[in-house]
Amino acid sequence: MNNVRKTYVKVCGFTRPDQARAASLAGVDAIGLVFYGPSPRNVSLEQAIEIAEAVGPFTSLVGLFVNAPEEAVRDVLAKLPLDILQFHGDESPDYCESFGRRYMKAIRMREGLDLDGEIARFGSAAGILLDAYQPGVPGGTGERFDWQRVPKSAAKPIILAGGLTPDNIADAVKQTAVYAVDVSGGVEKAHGDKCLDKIRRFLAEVDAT
Ligand SMILES: O=C(O)c1ccccc1NCC(=O)[C@H](O)[C@H](O)COP(=O)(O)O
Repeated sequence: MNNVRKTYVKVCGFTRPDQARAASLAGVDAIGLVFYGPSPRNVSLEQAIEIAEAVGPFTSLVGLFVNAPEEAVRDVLAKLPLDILQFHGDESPDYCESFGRRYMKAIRMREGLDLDGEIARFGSAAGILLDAYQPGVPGGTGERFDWQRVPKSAAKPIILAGGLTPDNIADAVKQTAVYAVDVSGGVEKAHGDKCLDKIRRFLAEVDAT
């Protein structure tokens, strides 16, 4: 990648402060907190506050929401210093902008998607996260999509997600040259229980590309 020092790494779905702290110290750039009740990685506000307190000041905190009522997002923002919001459902640009915070919009790569059109629609986003499409499941599926579909150049920083692991991340970074990568299931022992060894391997593979 030209003129780019590194590929940023976000690890999503922490539920334990000790694991988030260890990941932050290992070099993870962004820690994702899932505020989505049906997810096995869902955190309460109290859990999220403990995780935020455990993480160093130079690691970004990302709050993930799926079609949440505006009030629910505002309640979290009132108590938690989130650096960026991640909207992983069918939220509109107006909704995403309404919080006055930087946000990433997740786009699920279903067949026939007008990706350029979607990226243009979310012109106010700080980044666009591309994830696998699985009907009925908004994200965190552990599935990957065809990386050839990742645009070679885009108006927004692209974050690649979906089924990334320590074994495939080097190929993913080389093939797509994205701004950042986002992983959850590929660095876990079980849902919400992160594996520091896998996180370290994942980071080492990214750094070696
Ligand atoms: O993690 C969840 O349970 C989840 C639930 C609903 C929407 C999104 C969710 N997670 C998103 C992510 O963790 C990542 O952005 C991405 O989807 C990567 O997940 P994975 O394929 O497990 O690496």
